[in-house]
Amino acid sequence: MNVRSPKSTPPSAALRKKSTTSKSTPKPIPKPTPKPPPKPNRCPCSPGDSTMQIVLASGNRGKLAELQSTLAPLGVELIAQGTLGVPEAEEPHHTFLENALAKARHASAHSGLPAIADDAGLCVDAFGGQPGVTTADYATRFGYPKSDANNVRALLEQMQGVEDRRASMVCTLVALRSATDPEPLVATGRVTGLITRTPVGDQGFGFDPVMFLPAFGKTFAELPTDVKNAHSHRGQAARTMLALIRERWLPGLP
Ligand SMILES: O=c1[nH]c(=O)c2ncn([C@@H]3O[C@H](COP(=O)(O)OP(=O)(O)OP(=O)(O)O)[C@@H](O)[C@H]3O)c2[nH]1
Ligand SMILES: [Mg+2]
Repeated sequence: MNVRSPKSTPPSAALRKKSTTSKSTPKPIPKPTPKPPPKPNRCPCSPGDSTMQIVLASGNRGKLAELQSTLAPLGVELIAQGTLGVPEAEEPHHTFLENALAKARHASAHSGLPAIADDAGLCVDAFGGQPGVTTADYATRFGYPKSDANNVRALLEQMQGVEDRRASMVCTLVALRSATDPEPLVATGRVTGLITRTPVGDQGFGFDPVMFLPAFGKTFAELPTDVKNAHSHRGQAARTMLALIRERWLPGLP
């Protein structure tokens, strides 16, 4: 709520005011400020709120930008967990689904808000689907510090001499109304491509410069963000999640 302290009138102004009144000039009648029409209640989770707020349970700036863009038509306020001081969650599980659920619970418990989490990863066919849920730390397995650039470097080194370059990027999104929500919303997306032999392109993040999409003849890192979003694993999952949230959390709204 905005509580404004009344402006204190400086003594000189107070004097001027007095002298004006003493001239018996008729005081203008102040116009009543029209009240804004009440906003529709958009949040079944906190009935008093007019605009639903959802915490995005991720510290990855690339993911946040893509999710905020694809989920924008929901008309809800999507707040990055970092802005609310939510610390990074543990991701100890063997599946994307369990890790996404853990991240969403964690962010919801810390913020008191509904949460959407994203667990993603690269599944390389020649490696039996690895690195999978451990994708973010891939480089550290080979002695490099954790970073996107080192992940790419480690992957290209590990794939030297590997002819089968097929790999998928997968994304699982989980949304919860509260940390104890018994009915999480779940959406998944998957895109298959070929791992290049050198990085190409400077858009996106993660493995985008080595994820070649035969349908485009380009890597994800060569595609503008809106084109990546329209075809990516995360874009697919986010559009499904958007529909689920509209249907289950915001019924009756356009
Ligand atoms: O080429 C890519 N295109 C993508 O679209 C993409 N999305 C995620 N990733 C990478 O896969 C791992 C996920 O790990 P992850 O789900 O644990 O995320 P994260 O740790 O970065 O953030 P958080 O959401 O957990 O806070 C991280 O290395 C990400 O960089 C991508 N790589
Ligand atoms: Mg992570």
